[in-house]
Amino acid sequence: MPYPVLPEKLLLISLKMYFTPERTQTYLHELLNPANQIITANPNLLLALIPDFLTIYPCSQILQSYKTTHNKPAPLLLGAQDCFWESAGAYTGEVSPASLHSLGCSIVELGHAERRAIFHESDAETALKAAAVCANNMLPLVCIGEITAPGPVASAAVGLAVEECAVLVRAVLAAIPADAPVVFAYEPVWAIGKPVPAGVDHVAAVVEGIRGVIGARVGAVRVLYGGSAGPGLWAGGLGKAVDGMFLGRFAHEIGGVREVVREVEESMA
Ligand SMILES: O=C(CO)COP(=O)(O)O
Repeated sequence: MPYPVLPEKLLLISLKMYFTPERTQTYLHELLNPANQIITANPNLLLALIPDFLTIYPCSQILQSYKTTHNKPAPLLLGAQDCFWESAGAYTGEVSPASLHSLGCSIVELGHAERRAIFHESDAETALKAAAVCANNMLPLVCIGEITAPGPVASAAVGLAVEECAVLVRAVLAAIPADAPVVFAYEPVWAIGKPVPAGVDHVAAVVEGIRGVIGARVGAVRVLYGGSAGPGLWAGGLGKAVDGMFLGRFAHEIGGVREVVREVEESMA
């Protein structure tokens, strides 16, 4: 089975553990409602919703019913916030990548800063999970980002950030097949859950460094930005530096998502 094809631009939304199952389902209906002008006809821009595990099944049902009604798949990928590196067995509490794929997930987030900080997930574990995600024909969405906020010397901060991100980038690229597509979400840990995102200049310089670490490879790569991303950021310069955004709290209101989609579409026109 072929890997999912990566569009030019990606807008991903993780609901973390913020919503009830009811709210997540209402939210997905709102994303899909044409009146909300979020689903675009632009084949080069793709959205993905990453709900909590419990809501993946009802979300997949909603997407299935969209497909039946419209006679075509919904232009929105379904993702998971994590998975285990084995597909089946005695792994109490873990979630199988094969099961996620069977429920219609095509993207799996791995190594998020919160999982690393709270659950002590390591680079080696994230790399194993990335390999399992590829083996199940899904896209690994690997979160990278430095822990400490930049100091006074911008160039030094960029160098340190790239060095910190490079460890996981290299581990993941060594673990997945050369032709497997992969998405890296650059999320500076110090910029997650804050009122404002990281500065565009810092993000642009670090992302350029990360692209240098990735180098040339057969499989497609996209580098996104996440960390308090929301309306105004893309049009404010970030759009020139990255292939998309990974949205958290500022996507909770549908109006915010619509605004971000509009900014990305305008930049592609
Ligand atoms: O961690 C994030 C996305 O995975 C970003 O979350 P916030 O946008 O809420 O800071």
